[in-house]
Amino acid sequence: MIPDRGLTNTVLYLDGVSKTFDGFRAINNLALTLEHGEMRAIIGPNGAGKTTMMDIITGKTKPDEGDVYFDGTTDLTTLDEASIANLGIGRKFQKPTVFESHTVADNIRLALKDERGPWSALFGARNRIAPERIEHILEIVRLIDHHERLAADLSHGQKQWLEIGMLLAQDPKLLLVDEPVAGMTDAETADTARLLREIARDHSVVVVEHDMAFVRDLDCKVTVLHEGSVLAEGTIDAVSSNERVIEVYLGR
Ligand SMILES: Nc1ncnc2c1ncn2[C@@H]1O[C@H](COP(=O)(O)OP(=O)(O)OP(=O)(O)O)[C@@H](O)[C@H]1O
Repeated sequence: MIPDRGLTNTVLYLDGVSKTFDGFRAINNLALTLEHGEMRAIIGPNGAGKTTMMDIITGKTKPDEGDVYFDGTTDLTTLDEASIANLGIGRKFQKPTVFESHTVADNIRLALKDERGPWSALFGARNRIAPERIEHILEIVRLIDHHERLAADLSHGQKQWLEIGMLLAQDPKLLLVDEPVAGMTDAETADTARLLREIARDHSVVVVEHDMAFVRDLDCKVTVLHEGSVLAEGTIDAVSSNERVIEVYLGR
């Protein structure tokens, strides 16, 4: 069913979404709406359903029931993973997967969407991709001073940023970012919050994260998942003083 509410401004719309694995309800009547240009942090204890929710959005997992719409009217439940990625939904998994034996700049170059059609590769046009575009992305992800280094030589945090840059190269409308600061130093974590805030100026972003100081730094609306549903939603101050949220976190 096409949602009939005023959804023209939503980049993501989930309603009544459920998914059961072997009798266990990982996602339970989940509702979530993300506006164009919004950044949202998703938190919740282990097993709350965060990864499954991302899997449903990207088409890796099909929900048993419920509505999942992208950009107002595109029904994601009918599409496969590749089609969903082509719509402009980019996902970054927790573990960085960069091309270690290539330079930082080449990693971005390889990820850039070739907008000139299949013939350009044949005639070597890929090598002439605007260097400003690569530089711009490297500036956003704070790697401009490292562009000729091998990706293998970057720190763990820098590899995460490079992968975020590779996502940006695909020019996605919506970025899904899974636990980006796990294993980062405090300085890298603070820089990652700045970098994502910058990216959120012209992209919609969903960040799943456990690190509360980082989530506070993201300075965006927070959704707390618990047992596959939304337990609370609001500012980090509002959700962290919410009695039910405190119970769920302290009860574990
Ligand atoms: N393919 C699957 N088969 C069976 N159970 C699954 C599957 N995927 C997820 N689950 C179960 O669904 C529940 C939700 O898992 P999910 O990974 O979505 O939670 P999460 O909030 O991402 O947790 P974490 O913070 O630990 O990553 C868990 O109890 C998990 O064991």
